[in-house]
Amino acid sequence: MNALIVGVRYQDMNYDLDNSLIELEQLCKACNIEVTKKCIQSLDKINPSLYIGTGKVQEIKAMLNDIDIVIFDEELTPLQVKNLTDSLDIEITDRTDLILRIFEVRAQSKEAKLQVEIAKGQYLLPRLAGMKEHLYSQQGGSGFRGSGEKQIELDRRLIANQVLQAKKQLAKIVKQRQNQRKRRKNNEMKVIALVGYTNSGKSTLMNAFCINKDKQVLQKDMLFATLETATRSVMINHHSCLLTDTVGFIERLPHHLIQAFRSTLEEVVEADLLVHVVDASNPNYESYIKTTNLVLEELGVKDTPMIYAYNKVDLNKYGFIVPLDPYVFISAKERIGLDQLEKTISDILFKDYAIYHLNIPYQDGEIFKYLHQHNLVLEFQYLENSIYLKVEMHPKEINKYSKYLLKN
Ligand SMILES: Nc1nc2c(ncn2[C@@H]2O[C@H](COP(=O)(O)OP(=O)(O)OP(=O)(O)O)[C@@H](O)[C@H]2O)c(=O)[nH]1
Ligand SMILES: [Mg+2]
Repeated sequence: MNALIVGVRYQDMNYDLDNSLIELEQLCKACNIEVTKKCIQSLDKINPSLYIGTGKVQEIKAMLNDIDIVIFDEELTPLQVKNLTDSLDIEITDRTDLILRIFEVRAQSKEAKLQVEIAKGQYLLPRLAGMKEHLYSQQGGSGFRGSGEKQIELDRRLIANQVLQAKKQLAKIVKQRQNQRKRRKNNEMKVIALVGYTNSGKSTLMNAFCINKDKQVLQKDMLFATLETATRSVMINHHSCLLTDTVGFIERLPHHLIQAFRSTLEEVVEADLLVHVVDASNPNYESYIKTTNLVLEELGVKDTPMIYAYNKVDLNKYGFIVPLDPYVFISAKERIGLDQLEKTISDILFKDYAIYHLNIPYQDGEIFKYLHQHNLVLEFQYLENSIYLKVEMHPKEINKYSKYLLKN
């Protein structure tokens, strides 16, 4: 499938067009669409009815031989889609739609599938009316049959109903996850979430920290390799913690998707610490950091401590980086700087922790067992009537064991 991509440079735009068009090409590639033509226009502001200027529409019309689809680099309004389709008589789509298509193909779990279904339905509903009948039936990918305005209206209702049902099912799954998380919280295990722009190396870092080779997550050079959050238990400076890998962010992530993926990203909202993975070989890293932080803000993440992990230093292209504090330079792939990262995580998560010495009589052995299982014990020694323990924990926690406490 051959595509012509269209971008507009206008005042007040908050992203870099050239970079964004490169990324759009990568998104196309992920959808098996080849970009064969490109069209850029400079405007004072976006044309509300056609996105581009009227003259440009004519210019594009003359470029359409051997083109199957015209893709705009920003989300078009339903009105723009309708008018452009009327004028160009070809399939018109946009950045958001591509991202949704990728998510649709990659979604594996029930939850991810429901989330994508909701986001796609919400995106599609207001746009259905503007679709031309013959183009509409050509786009059979969405599982619609037949054509005609009546059919479109029927499908509109069908999709609205599907969205509703999907939302209900999702709510159930979300509830289960919340319960799971509550259980974890009771376990007092610290949760670390990996966040960052798509393709920055989050999954690779997760795998580097995860000793159990059966539990490796997919790491791949493609946008949106990860759509599911995966949580693994890892040891951080002899503390057992949970590490969560998350879906990557992208500039102008479609709003519906953020909404739909909110439940998946709740893990991020509730994490004790965020490791923000940055591809330090990418000259656009600063804008990627901004994008990630904006999405985090939108999710309601405010006071969670964050470490910047500038990744891929093995490529030796990180000389231009001006790091934000606190930071670590790493290579997840070549395992460079991981000890330093672990130490930085530990210093933040366990900064109030202190060392205590306990003497636990044998009849209270289950307490020793509990502390041992939770990896709180640094050293122990069997004595005649008791077990001596050197433990590390939060001062609040030690109160529970005050009667066993030895003077330091
Ligand atoms: N050279 C180099 N490549 C790396 C490093 N870390 C990750 N990569 C590569 O970068 C690509 C993306 O890695 P992933 O770990 O899948 O990235 P991600 O952040 O999980 O991406 P999404 O799941 O799409 O958000 C893969 O091809 C990795 O092999 C690194 O330290 N050095
Ligand atoms: Mg990933």
